[in-house]
Amino acid sequence: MLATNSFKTLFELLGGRCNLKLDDFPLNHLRIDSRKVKKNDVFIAIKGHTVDGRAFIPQAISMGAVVILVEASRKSNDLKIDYIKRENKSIIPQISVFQLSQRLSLIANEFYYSPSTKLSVIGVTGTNGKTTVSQLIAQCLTLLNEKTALMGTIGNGIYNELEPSVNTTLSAVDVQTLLAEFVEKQVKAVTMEISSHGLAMDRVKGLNCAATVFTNLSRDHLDYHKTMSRYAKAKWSLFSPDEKEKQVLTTGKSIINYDDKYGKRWIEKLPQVTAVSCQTKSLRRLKALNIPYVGVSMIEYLDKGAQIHMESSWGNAIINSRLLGEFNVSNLLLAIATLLTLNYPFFAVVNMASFLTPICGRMEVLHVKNSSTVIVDYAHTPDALQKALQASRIHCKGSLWVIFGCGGDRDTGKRPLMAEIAEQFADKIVLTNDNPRTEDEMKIIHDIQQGLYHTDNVHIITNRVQAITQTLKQAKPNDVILIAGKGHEDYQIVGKTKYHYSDQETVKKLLGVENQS
Ligand SMILES: CC(=O)N[C@H]1[C@@H](OP(=O)(O)OP(=O)(O)OC[C@H]2O[C@@H](n3ccc(=O)[nH]c3=O)[C@H](O)[C@@H]2O)O[C@H](CO)[C@@H](O)[C@@H]1O[C@H](C)C(=O)N[C@@H](C)C(=O)N[C@H](CCC(=O)O)C(=O)O
Ligand SMILES: Nc1ncnc2c1ncn2[C@@H]1O[C@H](COP(=O)(O)OP(=O)(O)OP(=O)(O)O)[C@@H](O)[C@H]1O
Ligand SMILES: N[C@H](CCC[C@H](N)C(=O)O)C(=O)O
Ligand SMILES: [Mg+2]
Repeated sequence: MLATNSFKTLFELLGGRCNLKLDDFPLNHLRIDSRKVKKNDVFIAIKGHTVDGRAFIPQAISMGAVVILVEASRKSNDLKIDYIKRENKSIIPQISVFQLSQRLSLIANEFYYSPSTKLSVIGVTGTNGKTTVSQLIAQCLTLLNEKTALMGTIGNGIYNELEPSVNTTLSAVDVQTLLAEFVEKQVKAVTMEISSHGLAMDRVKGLNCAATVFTNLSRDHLDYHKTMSRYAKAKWSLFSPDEKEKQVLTTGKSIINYDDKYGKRWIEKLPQVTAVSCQTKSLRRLKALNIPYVGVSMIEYLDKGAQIHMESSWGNAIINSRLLGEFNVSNLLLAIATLLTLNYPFFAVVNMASFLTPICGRMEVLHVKNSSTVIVDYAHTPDALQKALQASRIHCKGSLWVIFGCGGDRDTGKRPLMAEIAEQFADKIVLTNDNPRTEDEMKIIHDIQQGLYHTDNVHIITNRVQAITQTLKQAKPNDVILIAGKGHEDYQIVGKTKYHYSDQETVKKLLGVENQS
């Protein structure tokens, strides 16, 4: 596939028309990170939030880059070519491209021959539940024997063969490179988490989606978006049919959570939409909406999941879900609704739904006889913490403990709000470190404490292993301990260093179990 790419085709897709002075030559991959450059690659040097990528041009050339793209300072410099002469007399063309960062996703899409048009891409956005919904869809499709890949927080790659990822949504270039790799590997469907950062930073502009899914919107990331309305606008840009607002090439059919206040509004504005609700009281409204819907007539919460009486435009079914909590009923229904909207057969989908297993680090229960029950969960927003605590309460006959902290260098405003939630929904609170990053750990704890009215049932143990160890020692067999915030993460970031650390491993060691989940 890539053998057909060359300097001339790249120049043309950038909009170049003139006769080039250079003979044509083959190109391999587009790269935005000099450390990943290989022979015959194109290095794209962009100015980032921390460093200027242009500083790495010499490194990229020494690693094998044969073309460089840089941001043009003004429109008149678009497609200006400078020639970098190397000691061995070879010449490397450096092309200036106007609005390079914004156009990068579209450029990469064309360079890789529009890979998303050859796949069924399902884009999932929302504050909480993206990983869960995209993993559930991928799990179900894999059970239905469709080769499926994933891109998201837990990793990227074919389902069950994920490579860890730094970001939830990859860079504009890496998204398209990976999609092209999936096409080569004959993948049929890709479920992809699309973060608000990904949307706001133009990482997905060149994407054709078969379906787009919205889970919910609540407070997070205001360090970046500043206001909820700007945050909502970023999310809406995945669905908007308006050419001026929209952030992807094709939105496809949208599957929207009707239980969310933003979702409810957006449903009215969308031409091709399926509405989803896990509130029994919404069922009549859903039917009256006159659009495809997936709802429920009854839910029974059980020790190991929930029995869901689902009603939908496609038919009714009873699903025995293995996932804990009301929010996971919502996630599961969104996954089912997406597959039904994409015309997968009703009986196959609802039958498989009962076999779907919990996602790593999301409401993951660890329990041994005569010890308290531990739940490891990734709740790191006020809404998620509330939902995870409410779900944990159902399984708690004694006291409900919560151990949590907040990530450093991230939205500070959510810290006291998470404390308020913890105080309202848990009996005992242990404040500890999440990923402090470059912030002072005690400053983060202090910010969290601002949301507490009482301090009697609150312990502060900054070392996370110690916090878990002490809590497990004190808790009684009927108690439940929710350890929130890190879920699947197998690291802790302190300063700029990433240390190996895992809540799951810590708990298993303390409980004396190796591979129980
Ligand atoms: C603030 C932010 O979002 N930064 C993202 C951005 O980095 P940047 O462009 O600013 O990079 P930079 O470090 O200044 O470097 C500039 C350029 O030099 C290049 N470089 C750098 C070093 C080198 O040796 N060689 C080299 O070529 C870099 O590849 C880059 O192209 O683009 C990078 C590539 O896409 C991202 O990895 C990086 O995410 C950082 C790590 C991050 O923490 N982002 C968070 C805020 C984020 O994006 N989170 C969201 C959502 C989370 C959620 O799910 O809730 C996500 O999608 O992950
Ligand atoms: N539908 C939901 N509504 C509210 N909270 C949820 C929902 N789904 C999951 N959660 C909570 O949010 C946590 C993170 O879930 P998940 O990883 O699926 O979300 P995400 O959107 O991918 O998060 P991130 O933005 O960090 O990647 C879960 O561990 C749970 O506590
Ligand atoms: N995707 C989320 C992950 C947060 C997880 C938490 N452990 C933290 O480090 O804050 C974010 O970037 O905000
Ligand atoms: Mg995620």
